[in-house]
Amino acid sequence: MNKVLSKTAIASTKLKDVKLSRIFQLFKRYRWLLAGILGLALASAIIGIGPPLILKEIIDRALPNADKPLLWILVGWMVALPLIGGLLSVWQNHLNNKVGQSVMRDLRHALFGNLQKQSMAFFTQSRSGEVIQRLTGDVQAVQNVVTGTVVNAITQMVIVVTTVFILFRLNWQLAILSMVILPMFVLPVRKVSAARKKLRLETQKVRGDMASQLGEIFGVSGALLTRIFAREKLQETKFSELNEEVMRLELRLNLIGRWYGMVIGVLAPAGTAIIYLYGGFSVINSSMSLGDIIAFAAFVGRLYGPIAILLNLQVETVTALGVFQRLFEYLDLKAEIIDSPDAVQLPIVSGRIAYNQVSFAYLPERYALKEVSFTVGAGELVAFVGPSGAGKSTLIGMISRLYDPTKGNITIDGLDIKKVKLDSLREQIAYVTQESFLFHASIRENLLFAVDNASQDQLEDACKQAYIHDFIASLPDGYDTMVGERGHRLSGGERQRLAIARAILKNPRVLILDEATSHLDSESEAYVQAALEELMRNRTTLVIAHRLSTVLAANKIIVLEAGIIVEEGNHDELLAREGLYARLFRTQFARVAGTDAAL
Ligand SMILES: Nc1ncnc2c1ncn2[C@@H]1O[C@H](COP(=O)(O)OP(=O)(O)OP(=O)(O)O)[C@@H](O)[C@H]1O
Repeated sequence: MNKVLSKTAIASTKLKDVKLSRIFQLFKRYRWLLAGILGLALASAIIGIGPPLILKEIIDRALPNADKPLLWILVGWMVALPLIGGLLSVWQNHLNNKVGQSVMRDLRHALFGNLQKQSMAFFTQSRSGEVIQRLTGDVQAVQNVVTGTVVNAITQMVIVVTTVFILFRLNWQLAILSMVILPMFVLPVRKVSAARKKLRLETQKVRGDMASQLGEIFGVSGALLTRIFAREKLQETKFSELNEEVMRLELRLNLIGRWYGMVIGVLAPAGTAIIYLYGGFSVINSSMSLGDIIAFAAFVGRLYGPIAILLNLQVETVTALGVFQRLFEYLDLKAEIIDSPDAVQLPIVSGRIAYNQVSFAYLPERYALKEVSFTVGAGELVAFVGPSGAGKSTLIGMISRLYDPTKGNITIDGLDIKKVKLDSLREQIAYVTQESFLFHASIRENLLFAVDNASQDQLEDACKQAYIHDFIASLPDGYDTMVGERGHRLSGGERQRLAIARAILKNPRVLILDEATSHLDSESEAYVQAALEELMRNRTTLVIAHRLSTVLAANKIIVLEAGIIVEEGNHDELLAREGLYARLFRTQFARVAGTDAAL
């Protein structure tokens, strides 16, 4: 199966079931903290045994014997024990939260790290809103389970075990009776958990869809398109559908939880009632003291409460498993474009590039490039031309390993690029795309994205070479001007020149350039052209050419059609051939010749 496909097939296949042990692994780092919490939980549980016993002592000893000092002491303990218990629980709660929040931070970090490693194939086939939703919304959705479950489960189990022990010590017959009702608590758990897990998974999926939709609608390009086509109503309808669906699913999820809560809520008093019935008869027959029965009933409450919590935790955990499936799916994504184990540092190159029999298929058997071979000398300019979809972008992107060849290899200064460290390769390459992307930040920050320790002088030099400095200097905030999302506060030509300045700042040995097809006015165009000439100077340049001046200046023009090199040579040679280049020249370059002539 094609590599690119295997990575994205995840979207359609069923998610793998998550094992609880995998979730426990997330807590492994915090085992000592968990042990501390367990200690505190034990202490709290032991303290919790006190009040019912004190009650029993008051009723059975202090009151019948009119023992006032004993009453004082017992009442004193009645106040002191909850106070100590309260202090311990604040501490325990804090540690609890610390573990939970740490696990969530680790999860987000691991997800982020793994997504960073993914190749472009992943990003072209996923929606950014969905990715963000998993990293934020999904992690948030497991918060309750992650922060509370492990410790809460331990605490409640300690309470259950200690209480069962005490119950049997007090009266073993009553103790057995109090457990008769327990199976009725447990029976619905499996069904409820499974139903809630399915619903939670559905909800998170719909939330992901909603996040993607919002990202598209309110991104600058989406907002523009919506307005141009006056499709606000349609967008609203589409949004409402998902919005309603989220509400419907959340309501169902909550309702199932409530029904279950109600069943438990009814069963617990029923259990206590049985105790009072049997115990009441025993008191009437004088086979038990009043204090015994009251203390026993109080302990039974301490049994049913934690059992209900434990079962609820089980339901919540299984519900969250659905969300964990989505998180682990991203954690398990294999990064395909990574350093090979024996990768070496790429030394500063002169910039000789060779493509050797390079083929590439995005989809099985649908080759975007077929056995492409060519060489570029150091410092040379090679222009690629060809009809739309011929494979030009695919071809030039491969030099910085946005995609790896399906067959064949690419070398730079004779070294196979798959055998050098990715960072050291990409450090020496700059890629100026058609649509110059800028972050929603200041001009300075956008420039520093290329080299984070560049000085103001270096920034200004680069901007002067890119013919954008005077414009920046004329802005009220100068280099601190915010460029707006994707740089939409700047004109197309200004964005391009800023992107060129960023590339100049990087000072790469190899330049990949996808010339913008958008026609700027002749003054802007002249500036962009001049900036590009500065950028290309003394570097090996691979350019998807749309300007006449570029093809004329190129050392070599490579003509691509349907992923195959059909012609190769300089402008005059290719024109004389009267082939594809000559045709393209007449339809494409001759059209823009007017613009170039303005230079
Ligand atoms: N991410 C992708 N997944 C699947 N197919 C793709 C992907 N990107 C491009 N293609 C296909 O690969 C082929 C080559 O695309 P490419 O973008 O390299 O062409 P191009 O020559 O740069 O086109 P243009 O001049 O229109 O930008 C096209 O048929 C395109 O549909």
